[in-house]
Amino acid sequence: MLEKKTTDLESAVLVGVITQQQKEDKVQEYLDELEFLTYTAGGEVKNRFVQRIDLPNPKTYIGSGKMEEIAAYVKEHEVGAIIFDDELSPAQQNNIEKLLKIKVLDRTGLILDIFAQRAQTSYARTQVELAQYEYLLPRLTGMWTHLERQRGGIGMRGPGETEIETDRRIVRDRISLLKKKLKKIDRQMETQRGNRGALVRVALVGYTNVGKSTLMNVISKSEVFAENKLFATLDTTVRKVVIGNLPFLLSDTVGFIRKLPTQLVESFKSTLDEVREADLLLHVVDISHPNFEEHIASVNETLKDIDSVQKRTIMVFNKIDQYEHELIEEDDLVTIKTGKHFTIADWKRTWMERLGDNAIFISALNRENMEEFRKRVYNEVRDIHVSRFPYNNFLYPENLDAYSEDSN
Ligand SMILES: Nc1nc2c(ncn2[C@@H]2O[C@H](COP(=O)(O)OP(=O)(O)OP(=O)(O)O)[C@@H](O)[C@H]2O)c(=O)[nH]1
Ligand SMILES: [Mg+2]
Repeated sequence: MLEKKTTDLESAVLVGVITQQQKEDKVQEYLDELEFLTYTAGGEVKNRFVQRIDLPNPKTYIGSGKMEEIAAYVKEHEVGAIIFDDELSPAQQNNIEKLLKIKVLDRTGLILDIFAQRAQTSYARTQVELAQYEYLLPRLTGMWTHLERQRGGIGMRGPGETEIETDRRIVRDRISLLKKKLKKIDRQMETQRGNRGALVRVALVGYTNVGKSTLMNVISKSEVFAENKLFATLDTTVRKVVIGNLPFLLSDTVGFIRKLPTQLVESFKSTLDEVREADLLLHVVDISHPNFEEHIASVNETLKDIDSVQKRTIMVFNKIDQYEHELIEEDDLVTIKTGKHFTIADWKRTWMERLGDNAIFISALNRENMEEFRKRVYNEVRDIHVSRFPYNNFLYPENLDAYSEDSN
């Protein structure tokens, strides 16, 4: 019963809700992301359902009318799973499963599934497994009910309860075992980090799929796995990078996402230690994404969770090659200029007003503006290094241009 199964998502329908706080166009954008997540998990989205609700229905999250509409659709078409953009309570998940008789997932479950598929090292696998069991624990009752249906309910309740208790105990034991295992690996990793000595530490952070690994590959000439799917990177990679003749450590780590499941933040805490212990953050943003400003806010939320929001940070706006803006015709006097009409130059002006030279615009893919980027990182790393080792001052010129020939 506790065997982990990879979810078969071949065809799925998505559900989102419109609320006071969540307007219709936002819901569609969120569902776009959920569709991308589904695709990353290996699924294909057949249809989307959206409902306007004031309060979620405690039994089925959405209202009964919408539920009937979905049930009719599911009956007509081959649908393997229904995926909700919001977190369902274990009871809701269970009720909906009973009604539709297909797999019911929420956003958290889907993200956990992707993490499970993508975890490569035993460290990442242990972290994901821990998160999965923590997600599973309150849902065990539901899983039992599911069995009850197969076996025919009457008379099963007594032994059922005991079995739930047994399962809970197994899961709890497993959780504490995994926690112990992680602690042991953590101690080893801490020692490793400690051995790295006095080098300045720089961490790439950002929303998933913004180009962190691509940028890492460009600066460190290494080969880190990058692809156009979410959560390509789960483990942290650390490379020694030299700009001019100044060496520092650069780490690439797991991408963040809106409403990152708390179980995952918890169990990935030690992966995120690399971020927590960094001297400088490079916050990479995909400026070609229509929601990039919201992505920045989500990333800052997660940084807050790991006490890293106050760190020195350079905002790196990536994918300028792919950026497109909407035009306002010259004779159009009605349309008000908003973010989507901004050119890259407009965005530069806005962000530089806010952050000065802590905002940089590049294309990691086309290597655009990489010189400026490297100079900026050099200056910042040098500054940190020199403040730590003032007697090293003479080693590194104040300006990268001082190097007649770049060694990197
Ligand atoms: N057009 C364009 N695409 C880019 C650029 N940088 C990266 N990409 C693409 O964006 C996709 C994601 O890149 P990754 O480097 O894997 O992104 P990541 O931030 O490491 O993603 P996760 O590890 O999944 O969080 C890949 O398809 C890259 O080729 C860029 O400057 N311009
Ligand atoms: Mg990556």
